[in-house]
Amino acid sequence: MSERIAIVGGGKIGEALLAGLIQSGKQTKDLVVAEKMPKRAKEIADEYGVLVTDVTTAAEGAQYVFLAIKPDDVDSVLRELSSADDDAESERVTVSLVAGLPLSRYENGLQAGSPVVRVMPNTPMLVNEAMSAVSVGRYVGDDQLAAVVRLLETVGKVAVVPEKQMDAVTAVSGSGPAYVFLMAEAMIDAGVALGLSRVQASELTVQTIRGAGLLLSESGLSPVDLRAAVTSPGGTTAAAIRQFEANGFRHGVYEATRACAAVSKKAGYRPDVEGLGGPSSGRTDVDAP
Ligand SMILES: NC(=O)C1=CN([C@@H]2O[C@H](COP(=O)(O)OP(=O)(O)OC[C@H]3O[C@@H](n4cnc5c(N)ncnc54)[C@H](O)[C@@H]3O)[C@@H](O)[C@H]2O)C=CC1
Ligand SMILES: O=C(O)[C@@H]1CCC=N1
Repeated sequence: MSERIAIVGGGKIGEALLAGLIQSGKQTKDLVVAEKMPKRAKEIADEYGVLVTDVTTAAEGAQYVFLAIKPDDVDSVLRELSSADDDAESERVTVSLVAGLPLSRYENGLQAGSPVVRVMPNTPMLVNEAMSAVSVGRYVGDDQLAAVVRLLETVGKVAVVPEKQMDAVTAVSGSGPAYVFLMAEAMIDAGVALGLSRVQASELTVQTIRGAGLLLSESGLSPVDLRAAVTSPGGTTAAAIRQFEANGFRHGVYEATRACAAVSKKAGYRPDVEGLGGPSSGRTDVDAP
């Protein structure tokens, strides 16, 4: 029997999941999206040919309800899911992709005994290369966990972790793609400063990051060994690495991941967390997602 999957929230991560599931062979008739912004709902329906509707209708008859909404929208969606209550709720698995909110928040908000799985995915899901970490709620059966892992494996890799590691996971793999894209931006700008055209610098950078990622993933060698293999004694790379270290690259990565984990620990995105670059800090170079 085919499984019906509902995705609540057709934003960036909801779309990444939808696109990944379709690419991996899920039929559009078994997928439904709830999206409250009419313009966005139309875009998703037009692009993917799936039904886009409200939360209650989407959840009806779904075996899995993925929540791809912001933390602030979770309580109202849980209320909708509970008030749309049918006997199916205790069978239906709620899979949260939301940063920062604990499993207990969903377990308390849904009908008693509802199975909940907490996931921290990342946007490479869009190309079936996600890294998803999964923590399991109290009422999830082995078969239900296996089914959620199987679904997520169609769009990338999956690791099951204790919930207490979720903030660290968010800081490494959840937000991690943004760090790599920032590195790409910086390399492209540096190439332009050295006289390359932006198109050339982009092509060189993108293929370098892609090749380095594949080498890291497939060679079985550590980052230390792979870096050493590029670094000839007294050569060009050694000069570059010395400058990275002198300019606090490693420390910057550590502090950035710590800040990320701190926001996750404070239960989700808060634009005004002191000193973390939200709009209230006056910085304009940090995008609120
Ligand atoms: N963007 C990313 O790289 C990642 C995001 N996440 C988590 O995924 C969640 C969603 O993030 P994004 O996709 O980036 O946000 P987003 O803002 O792009 O998408 C959220 C969507 O949910 C819709 N929505 C809100 N309330 C709704 C409701 N009641 N019914 C139907 N639709 C509703 C909004 O209209 C919006 O389109 C967040 O909790 C975030 O922590 C997790 C891992 C990675
Ligand atoms: O920035 C955020 O809050 C979300 C969670 C992980 C990646 N993006």
